[in-house]
Amino acid sequence: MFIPAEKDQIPSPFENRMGALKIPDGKNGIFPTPELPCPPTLPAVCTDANVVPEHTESELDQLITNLEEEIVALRAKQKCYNEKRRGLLNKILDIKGSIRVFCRIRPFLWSNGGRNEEPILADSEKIVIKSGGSKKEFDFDKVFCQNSEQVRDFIVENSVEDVFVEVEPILRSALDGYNVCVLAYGQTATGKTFTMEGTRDQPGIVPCAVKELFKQASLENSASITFSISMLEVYMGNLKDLLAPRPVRRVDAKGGVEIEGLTEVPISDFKKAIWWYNKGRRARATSFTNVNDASSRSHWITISHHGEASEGETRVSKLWMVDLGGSERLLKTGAKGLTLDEGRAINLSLSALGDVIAALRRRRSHVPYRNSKLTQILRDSLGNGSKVLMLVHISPHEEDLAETICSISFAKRARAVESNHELPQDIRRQRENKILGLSKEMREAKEECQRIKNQLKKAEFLLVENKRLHSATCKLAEEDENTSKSAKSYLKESVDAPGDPEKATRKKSLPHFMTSTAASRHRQSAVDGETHFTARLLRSGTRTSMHLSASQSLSFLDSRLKAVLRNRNTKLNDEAVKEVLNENPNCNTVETKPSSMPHSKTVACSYPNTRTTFPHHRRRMSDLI
Ligand SMILES: Nc1ncnc2c1ncn2[C@@H]1O[C@H](COP(=O)(O)OP(=O)(O)OP(=O)(O)O)[C@@H](O)[C@H]1O
Repeated sequence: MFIPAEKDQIPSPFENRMGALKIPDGKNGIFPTPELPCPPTLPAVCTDANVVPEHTESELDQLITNLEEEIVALRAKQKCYNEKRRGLLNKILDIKGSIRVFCRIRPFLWSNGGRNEEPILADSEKIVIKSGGSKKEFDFDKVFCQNSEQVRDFIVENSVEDVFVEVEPILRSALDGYNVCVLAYGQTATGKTFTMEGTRDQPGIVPCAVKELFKQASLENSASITFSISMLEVYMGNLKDLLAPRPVRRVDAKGGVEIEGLTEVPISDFKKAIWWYNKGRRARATSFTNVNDASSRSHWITISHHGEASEGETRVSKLWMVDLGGSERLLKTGAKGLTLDEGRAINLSLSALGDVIAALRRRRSHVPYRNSKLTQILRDSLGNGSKVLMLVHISPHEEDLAETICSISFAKRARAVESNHELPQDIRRQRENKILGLSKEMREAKEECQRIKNQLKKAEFLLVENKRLHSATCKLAEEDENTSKSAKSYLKESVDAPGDPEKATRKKSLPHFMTSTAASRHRQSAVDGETHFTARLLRSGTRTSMHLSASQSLSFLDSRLKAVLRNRNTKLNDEAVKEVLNENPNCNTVETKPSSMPHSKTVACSYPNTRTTFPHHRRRMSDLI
């Protein structure tokens, strides 16, 4: 790319009056392209209107070709680093385990009778439950204690774990083409909805994930990435499509969950995604239990990511975010009738999920997906290469201990098959070091991707600018050619006219080349001050009209085009005059009167910084008439 790497390399004619080159993002500086040295002959095209770069058509051609080549190379480099980062993340997640189980402890609620003795002690990866004089320990991949925050923005000083920061890497996998499932479960009123949805001030995983997906997709700089959203509610084994114009229940002929044909809405940005998400939320049903005023039923959101796998092939991956209804033992919640049945169904589903996870981990030939609606729906997000994140929610209250132990036991079963905590200390340490090394490499690859993205943006901007300038230059060259032809034939006729060339001139109407061009008309209407000056010149008669046509071209609004035109007109008109003089020996007899105009007149135009000088040859042309 023909962009100087250091400021002092910029050739002086391209510096503006402030002494600095302006770059497209508005900052003063230069584009950093250290690995591509700037050829001395072709300086960068400056996009500042006050700077007057002068390039020939072939130089511009060369610039465009080089920029196009550089864009192709940068894209290839970006793809390469993206793949590297993707591979590293996958390695990290594989070491950590593709099924991860986190535990979140809800803070004390005053509605639950305030604070009593705390039965649960939390560590970063462990909780200890004190019950009847005994202590039981449970390990997790991560424990979020009562004062944990939802997202980093809301972390106050000395605050502890941030939920979203731990969820984020697994979301990244969804963009990398893996199916991902984030599943919140636990007793009623333990904060599942709070974690998944959050509040206006403390957004939960769903809004943060959607935001992050769009952010990450924009970093990929790929137009081929698109997203769509579907939402459903599962109640008593029936599936309700929450985004259908009228929510519909979907049950197949055998009573199984009919997930095919679920409404899938394309979402182009975060705002649209949230609009649809809120629409789905409103269509959801909640019911009152003894424990929670607005107890929600199991609801599921899936964001499908459509990305390019290889040339022309589309890869679809799904991110499921599931908020399972309360999984408590049912007497306590006062659940009756349908609510009671639904509670039972959720517990059965969790148990079936445990069986599926165990079968997958032990690489059994038969995986019992069909045993529950939950595992049927999540089938494609639980198998090979998928990532699962389970968020167990527990209450801090002593009277909820039985429920808490029940929820934790299920989590223990899910992660028991392959747990880091059961490994010897030295192997664990080795794994941790490996993760640290990979994380560092991944961070570097990510930074490199960002750097390439910035370079690409600038190169693409320059390409558009250069193409624009190139087409304008071609257009002007064409106009110049026409003008030159007209000048030749007009001068020829004038010189051929016997005796009195002035008389011959008067007889003729204004020749074509003296009339204003589209560009000069545009300039004329835009520059009021010059219109004044032009009008004065017009009044002074045909002879001055020659000056007028020259000055009109010179004060063309775009200073870059003006520069090109100035060069070309100088060359062409000089050549035209010389050619005519050579062709017609009579022309030597033509009286070359000194013009009434001064030899050099400076015209102030609408740009305060730009003053244009009438070139000498124009007067010579007018003197010929
Ligand atoms: N981490 C937390 N910080 C502050 N408040 C919380 C937290 N977790 C839960 N709450 C509050 O506890 C109450 C119950 O939470 P929520 O409705 O999210 O529970 P739930 O598990 O989704 O219940 P259900 O299963 O009945 O739908 C809400 O008022 C919520 O604001």
